[in-house]
Amino acid sequence: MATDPARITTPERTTEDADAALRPKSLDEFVGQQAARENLRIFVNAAKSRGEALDHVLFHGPPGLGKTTLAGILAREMGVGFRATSGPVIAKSGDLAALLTNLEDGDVLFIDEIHRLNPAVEEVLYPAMEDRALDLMIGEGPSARSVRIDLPRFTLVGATTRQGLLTTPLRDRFGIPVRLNFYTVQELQLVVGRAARLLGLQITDDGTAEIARRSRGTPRIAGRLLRRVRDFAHAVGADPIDAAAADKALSRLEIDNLGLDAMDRRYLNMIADLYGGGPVGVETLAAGLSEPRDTIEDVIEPYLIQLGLIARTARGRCLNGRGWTHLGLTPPAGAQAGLFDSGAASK
Ligand SMILES: Nc1ncnc2c1ncn2[C@@H]1O[C@H](COP(=O)(O)OP(=O)(O)OP(=O)(O)O)[C@@H](O)[C@H]1O
Ligand SMILES: [Mg+2]
Repeated sequence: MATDPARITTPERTTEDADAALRPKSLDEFVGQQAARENLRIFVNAAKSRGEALDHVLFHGPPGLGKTTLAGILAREMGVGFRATSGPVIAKSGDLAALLTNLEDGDVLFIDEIHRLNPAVEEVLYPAMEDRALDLMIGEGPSARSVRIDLPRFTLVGATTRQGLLTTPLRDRFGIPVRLNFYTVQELQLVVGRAARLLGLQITDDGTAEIARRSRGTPRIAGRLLRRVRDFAHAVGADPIDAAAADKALSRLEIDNLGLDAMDRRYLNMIADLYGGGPVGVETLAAGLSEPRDTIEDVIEPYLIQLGLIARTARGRCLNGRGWTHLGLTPPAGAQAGLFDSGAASK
């Protein structure tokens, strides 16, 4: 997905993200996602006590919430090897066959962006996941025959930003689907505090709170904002980093009090100014913003929906009352907007 690399609040990975350094290494160290974490612990313990490989796991949810991190943690908790690849990288079915036959007993094979596997490769995955076997064609033409090769026991861990893009046969072969949700501000405070410790930074509680509030519910963004705030604080000699220093830095980066950046506001303003609050189709918005539709749907919208600023409806996107207020505008009388506020109000 192509996203403006300059966008500091993009939840997608950028090259400067020191993800590896800040990655929690065990389920205990992993903050938040309590339900998912507790379930995974139960499944890991059960598999270990039976001496079996863990059932296949599918992580889905917006970028930067910890899918890759959890995949690594699962391998470590199971005490097995970890191999990582990604959907678009596996070009031919032979590539996948090579990966699978090289696994050791019990290994975790992690396939990121698994919704982008090519269909021929996906076919190889079905018997591999279900029967731990590989069906290979030997020879060509009338003399061709299929040979079945047994595979070591392994756990496939898949990650995707959109479960809806997975084919049904693939989705059905994951015994443990896990949805990751945006983090609460309290959870992100723990993430920021932990990252500050690892980076050797002094930061006050209200400093961590300020960064947590403006991190779009996403640990990756929290880590990135902390590093930017550190740079600003360093420049003005703010030590420890407090809320005022954090606020100053984040405001200079044009991140507002809800954690929205210039791109989010352009999106909201477009619906408000050009389409009277909607409904407006996602293709129209994508064209207007010069962003791919995927980026709008996977990266920009989920958090705006979570905040109750917009709603996705069958007829298009609508600005909710909260969306208008956040832009400092009054919803026009009779606007569609009000219709969709009931769900958001309970958040
Ligand atoms: N629960 C958590 N506690 C602390 N740090 C976390 C947590 N979850 C994620 N992080 C940090 O956030 C960053 C991004 O996490 P990760 O790479 O696992 O996200 P992802 O869901 O795989 O993203 P993508 O969809 O872009 O692949 C990492 O630096 C990781 O250390
Ligand atoms: Mg990842």
